Amino acid sequence: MSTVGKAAVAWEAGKDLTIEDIEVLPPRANEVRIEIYYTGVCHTDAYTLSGKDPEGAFPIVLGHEGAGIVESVGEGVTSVKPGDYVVALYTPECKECKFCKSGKTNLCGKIRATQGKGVMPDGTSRFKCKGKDLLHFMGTSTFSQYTVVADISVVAITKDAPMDRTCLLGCGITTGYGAAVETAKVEEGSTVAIFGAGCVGLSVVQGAVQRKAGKIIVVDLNPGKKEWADKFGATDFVNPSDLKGQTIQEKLIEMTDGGCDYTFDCTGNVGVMRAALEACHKGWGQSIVIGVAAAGQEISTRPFQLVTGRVWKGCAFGGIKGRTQLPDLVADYMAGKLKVDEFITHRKNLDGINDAFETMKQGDCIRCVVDMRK
Ligand SMILES: NC(=O)c1ccc[n+]([C@@H]2O[C@H](COP(=O)([O-])OP(=O)(O)OC[C@H]3O[C@@H](n4cnc5c(N)ncnc54)[C@H](O)[C@@H]3O)[C@@H](O)[C@H]2O)c1
Ligand SMILES: N[C@@H](CCC(=O)N[C@@H](CSCO)C(=O)NCC(=O)O)C(=O)O
Ligand SMILES: [Zn+2]
Ligand SMILES: [Zn+2]
Repeated sequence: MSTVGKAAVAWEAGKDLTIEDIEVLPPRANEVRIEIYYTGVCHTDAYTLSGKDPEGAFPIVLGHEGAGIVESVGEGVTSVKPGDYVVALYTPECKECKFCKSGKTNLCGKIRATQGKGVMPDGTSRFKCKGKDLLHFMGTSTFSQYTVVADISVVAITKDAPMDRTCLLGCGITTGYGAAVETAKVEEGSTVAIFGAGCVGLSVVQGAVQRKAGKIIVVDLNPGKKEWADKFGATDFVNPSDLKGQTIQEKLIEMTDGGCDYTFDCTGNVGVMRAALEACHKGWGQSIVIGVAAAGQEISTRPFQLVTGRVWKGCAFGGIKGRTQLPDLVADYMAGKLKVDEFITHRKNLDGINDAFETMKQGDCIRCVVDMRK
């Protein structure tokens, strides 16, 4: 049976979302209908809403950082059942495709093509409003009280974990933490620089601290981020605007006796990506691109930077395999080993979701969590 719930609908690029009653069709084979309780708002939602995402199409139900309870499942679903507490996964894990079996990546190829087109794996939508089909987003669409996802795009977690916090493990925190511990595999004593101290960058800091990095340098243009960097365990903070006659890469090379072992772009700015690569140590330094740059933007550097051993790489969702690894991250959170609560600076109700987007643009917002049931 279809169900009706409220959703924040993006009808057009660059316009506010509007709260609508939408019809959410029942899950088909290998699909799961989730009642979303809480969702974070991520910069990638704003990026797609802005119209700059080449994959963005409208009307659409955005949102990809959500937690909720399974309401019903379609035929053939065995991995979750009604009543399970879950986190939606924009990076699915089928465990059987070439990508999943490679042991080299967390990217799964099974439903990527349809996910990018905003439809379910059978090519159709489960959302209807005012006689129109609405598109799905990143295989999750968490800005809806009810959403339908593929069964490979959801993971059950312990019912003891508070969903108003675990929702953030659906993107920002896992992305940064995973980039440090899973993708870069930062080693004890190593030197790390993180460009951009938002939710993602501070999560990289958290991962670097967990890996016992020796020097953890946060680079941010916002002086207010020094306090945040300190709170998460960074050892140094540099504001590029304070540098006189020196580039940020020169400053970092000076601070680290020749360059960093690992650098991370958590800004989405292609100029920063270049600086991050060039701040790496000759011979082995690795720079991890995490930030999402707008369509048409390209990165560049002298190829000599790579010839002399620096490595440029990137990751989505931190390189974390959601169905396999997220329950362990939740366990770490519950055991007090992973910070999550500390990232929440703002809360809104569903009818205030446009304020959440505005809040996110302000320098004092790390993450805003939206209560989908109010
Ligand atoms: N690859 C992935 O899987 C993935 C997942 C989540 C988010 N993202 C992307 O990661 C990026 C960061 O996300 P966030 O939520 O932490 O963003 P945020 O806006 O909260 O944080 C970005 C920080 O970068 C700083 N900054 C901006 N320009 C800078 C510059 N030139 N030099 C130094 N600092 C600068 C800002 O002051 C801010 O503190 C976004 O582009 C987002 O879309 C990627
Ligand atoms: N659709 C955009 C790309 C956006 C992008 O890079 N998304 C990241 C996650 S950002 C989460 O906040 C991602 O998962 N990328 C891998 C993938 O999409 O398969 C564009 O086309 O530019
Ligand atoms: Zn995100
Ligand atoms: Zn797969």
